[in-house]
Amino acid sequence: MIDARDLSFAYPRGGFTLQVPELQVAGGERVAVIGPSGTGKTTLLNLLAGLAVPDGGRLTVAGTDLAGQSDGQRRAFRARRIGFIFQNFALVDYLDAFENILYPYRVGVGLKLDAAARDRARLLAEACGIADRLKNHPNALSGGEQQRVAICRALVTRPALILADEATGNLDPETKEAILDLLFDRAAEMQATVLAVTHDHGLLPRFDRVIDFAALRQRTAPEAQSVVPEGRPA
Ligand SMILES: Nc1ncnc2c1ncn2[C@@H]1O[C@H](COP(=O)(O)OP(=O)(O)OP(=O)(O)O)[C@@H](O)[C@H]1O
Repeated sequence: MIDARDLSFAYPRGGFTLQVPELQVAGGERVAVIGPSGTGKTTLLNLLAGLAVPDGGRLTVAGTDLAGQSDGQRRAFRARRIGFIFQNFALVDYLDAFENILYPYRVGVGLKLDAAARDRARLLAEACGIADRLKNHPNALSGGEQQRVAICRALVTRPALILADEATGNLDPETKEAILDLLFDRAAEMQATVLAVTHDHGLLPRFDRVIDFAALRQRTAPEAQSVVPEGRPA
């Protein structure tokens, strides 16, 4: 599902460089990524989603060679194959919750907004406990409700890969467990892969595998290379 080799990326304005010698994730795996703040976990998710373009290396996600795609091809790939739960939710202020859930259909090349998609959106909202909030705009939703809208939006297109950036960070412990159950149940149904960045170590036993980001990446600065171990974790 994910095959990355010698991946490198640097922000055009800013000194941060991410290097990932190797990352492989099998179809259907549920993988957690842990690691200190500011080390590039979100940057990696952006690369995997085709939101950022690698400067070097190979990157294949869901059978698509992302390094060799145009902007338009990456947009289409993202709409069809990726469900992204953003750390800051990234909801659209002028749309209500229902329209936000269906947002991928507004922008996704080749995605058809039909009755089945609307039904899926409603059922997901029900399962997430926000069915009575669907007319509210983001500014009239709590942080936890906004997060659940973002989760519904990531699932509604039935993606092959779900990328979650602190997807349950704003939820109380009970809701967190319920939402994770839902995420995993839906992923299993769709045979989707889940890659989730989390600082919540209590959730780690729920995943098939945990990747320690410090071990995965490698800094270019020689002094950093000596303190950051190379290679993949077991
Ligand atoms: N658009 C940008 N331009 C320049 N630098 C950036 C940009 N976005 C992020 N960075 C820098 O890249 C580094 C990695 O950021 P990233 O958000 O990927 O880290 P993270 O591990 O996800 O952090 P957290 O756990 O706090 O979410 C940080 O030093 C950040 O300041």
